[in-house]
Amino acid sequence: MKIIKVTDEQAGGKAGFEIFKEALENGAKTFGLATGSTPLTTYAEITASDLDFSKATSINLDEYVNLSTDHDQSYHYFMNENLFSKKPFAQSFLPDGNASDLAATTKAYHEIIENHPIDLQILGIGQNGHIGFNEPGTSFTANTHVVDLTDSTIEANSRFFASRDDVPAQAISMGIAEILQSKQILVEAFGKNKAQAVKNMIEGPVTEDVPASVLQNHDNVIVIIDEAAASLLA
Ligand SMILES: N[C@@H]1[C@@H](O)[C@H](O)[C@@H](COP(=O)(O)O)O[C@@H]1O
Repeated sequence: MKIIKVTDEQAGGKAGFEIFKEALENGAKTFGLATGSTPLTTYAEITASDLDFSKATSINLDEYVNLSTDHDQSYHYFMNENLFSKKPFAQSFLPDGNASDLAATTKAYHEIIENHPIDLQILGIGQNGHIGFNEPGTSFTANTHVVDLTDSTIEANSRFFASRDDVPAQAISMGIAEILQSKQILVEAFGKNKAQAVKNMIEGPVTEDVPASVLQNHDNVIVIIDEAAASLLA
């Protein structure tokens, strides 16, 4: 793993932007995208730039189950608001959390990923070490699947909803096997509440108890962290 330490989230956004720019210049066609607060500074740098994604494909990591795509906490809404409305891609895929047949939709999503190999995947990390919505205990061989969210993730994400009860209990997530197929992976983490997860990801044993630790097995991972998120590293 290549570790880039930055002073803060703003600097992290600029560093993340450079990775996207370089990938695009090197011919990347498919970008794996993430939601959450972490990639926002990178997306802001991208939208303010003249980078052109109009011939590129995007594939998002995850989406809640049973949340309308126009709900302001749906990941469809998030991506449109923070990136696609300002920086359109030729085509953008997100899991359909409102599909009547979730098994069929996860299978179809796997095929989309197979047909559009991801050149650069951006990831945030959950406080419990989850990536996408792959919670601790998820098999490293999993493809796109339906996830029961853990209490800690529901709690962490409840800050964005009117109440804890409004947070969906399930999500569809790209699987760890698919994430690992990306040619390059960029992980960003900012703030003290990510410090333990960052330490476990980089220095801990590779274990399904810490999904992000599997990234130690990938040969092209860049980690951008601020001082607070790096504070527990040896
Ligand atoms: N599914 C998302 C993840 O993709 C994200 O990385 C994580 C951290 O979110 P944040 O960046 O807001 O800290 O939370 C959510 O559960």
